[in-house]
Amino acid sequence: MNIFGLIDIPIWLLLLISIIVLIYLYLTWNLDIYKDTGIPGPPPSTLYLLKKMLKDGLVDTHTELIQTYGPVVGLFMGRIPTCIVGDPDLIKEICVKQATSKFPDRLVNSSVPKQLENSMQFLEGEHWKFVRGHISPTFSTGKLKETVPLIHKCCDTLMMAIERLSKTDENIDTKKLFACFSMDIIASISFGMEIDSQDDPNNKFVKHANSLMVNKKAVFIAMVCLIFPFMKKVFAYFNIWGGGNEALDFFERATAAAIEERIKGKQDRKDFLQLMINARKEGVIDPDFKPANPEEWKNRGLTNGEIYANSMLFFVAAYETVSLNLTFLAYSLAINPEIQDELIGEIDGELRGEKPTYDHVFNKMPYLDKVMCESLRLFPPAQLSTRLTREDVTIGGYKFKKGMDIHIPICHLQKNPDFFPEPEVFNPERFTEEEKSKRNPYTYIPFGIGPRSCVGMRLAMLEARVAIVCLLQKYRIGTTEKTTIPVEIEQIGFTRPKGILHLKFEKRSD
Ligand code: HEM
Repeated sequence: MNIFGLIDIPIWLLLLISIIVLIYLYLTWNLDIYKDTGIPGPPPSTLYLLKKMLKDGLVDTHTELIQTYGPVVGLFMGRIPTCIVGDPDLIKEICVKQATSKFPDRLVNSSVPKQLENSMQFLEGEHWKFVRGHISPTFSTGKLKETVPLIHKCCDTLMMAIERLSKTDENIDTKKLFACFSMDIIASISFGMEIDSQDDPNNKFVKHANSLMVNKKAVFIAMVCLIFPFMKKVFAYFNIWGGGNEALDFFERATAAAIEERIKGKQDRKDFLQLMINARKEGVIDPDFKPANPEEWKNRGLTNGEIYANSMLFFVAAYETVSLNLTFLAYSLAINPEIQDELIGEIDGELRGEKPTYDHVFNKMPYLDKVMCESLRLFPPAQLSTRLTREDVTIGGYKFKKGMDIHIPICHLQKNPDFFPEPEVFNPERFTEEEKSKRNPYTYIPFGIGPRSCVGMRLAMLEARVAIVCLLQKYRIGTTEKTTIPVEIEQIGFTRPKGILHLKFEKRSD
């Protein structure tokens, strides 16, 4: 192409230059969003935070930024304006006081497969409220008590696995051990399937489930979507997302078949699938039903699609979190034998060999409660929680603009020496009533906080408590020459041990 008769530029070059200019404009046009907001931060850049988090890890990045700029820091995750908020009083405002009006949802920043769109994690507004309202009662104390026999069954499988593994090698891959336990529980209480993933790793459920876990493909897709948010729709259109579609089909078919069996009354189990089926009323079962008037939401029950999506979500939300909680708890007890002895003393004194019940683990073992709280403080499985700003709002002198993503740095808060002196020390005595009353409660939020906090919190605590009590009734946990002390943690994603965490489980003779 000839421009003003001066230079001759080939069309392809002109197109290339135009594309580069357009991408540059797309990536930079909102970089001045923090102007006049009172929110400090490093010079605005699309890639700064992503690069820093990949290099230094999430928690160190949060800590460094908060130390440098103060409790509220404004940056960009790709093209998304992202504020890190590390002040407990502001967290209370965002997640609790102004949650419903200004920060009701999370930003979905990656492609979501169609089958999971109806899960609580991704739903927004009235639809989220409706689904959460139907599902929350399935986690009531009464309903949870009914799941205890199912948890005990999985604990029996866990004990058999420990017995078998300890015979050949004292070094047990603790993360794998508890991952299998967690998988068995979810299969049982969420999908109504009894499996033994310790002994049968080729089981279809186990194989498909593993292909859904966060992997490099998921991280890559999330990065692309953060830098080019419109790609979310492109990926969704072509059904490209972080996990395997074959696995989704498998779980969809399995849940649909189980629902049909239950409705025909062929099976009656005290599991979450049954509770969700029971929680739906007769009436409209149209998967696309989205009335304009919120009142109309009340006139229907959960659809099969909603039950399916949330069973899957329970799986994704519960599998790794619970297994990591147990892994780090076992590690903490192994390197603190005097704490383990005190816990064993409480367990033996209270249970005298009986199986633990819901009441035992929540109401009758104060030391167990303190140990569990401390393990979730030092090793919170989720390092971060997020909220999307729905409308402009000024809080504590900071102006949060519509569309800003708020990052609540759970791990940074719980390891902040201002709130928890000597944060790296495992000390259950931080959770006496007296110590708790001295602290701002918004400094300890392993399950998030407010209306969008973890719906499965009580179930997670029940599973982990029953499992550790059953385990310590039979075994003492110890370190071996292969145990890395202190444990190394992976930098990004969940709080996971780097590599294999070896521990030994010795049969108690006392
Ligand atoms: C130790 C185990 C667990 C930990 C540490 C954990 C932590 C969390 C955190 C930090 C959030 C975000 C909360 C927020 O944004 O304020 C969350 C959300 C959620 N969790 Fe958990 N979780 C655990 C186990 C479970 C289990 C067992 C289930 C269900 C079976 C579950 C289901 C969910 C769901 C559905 C959400 C989304 C809630 C919503 O958006 O309404 N979690 N969890």
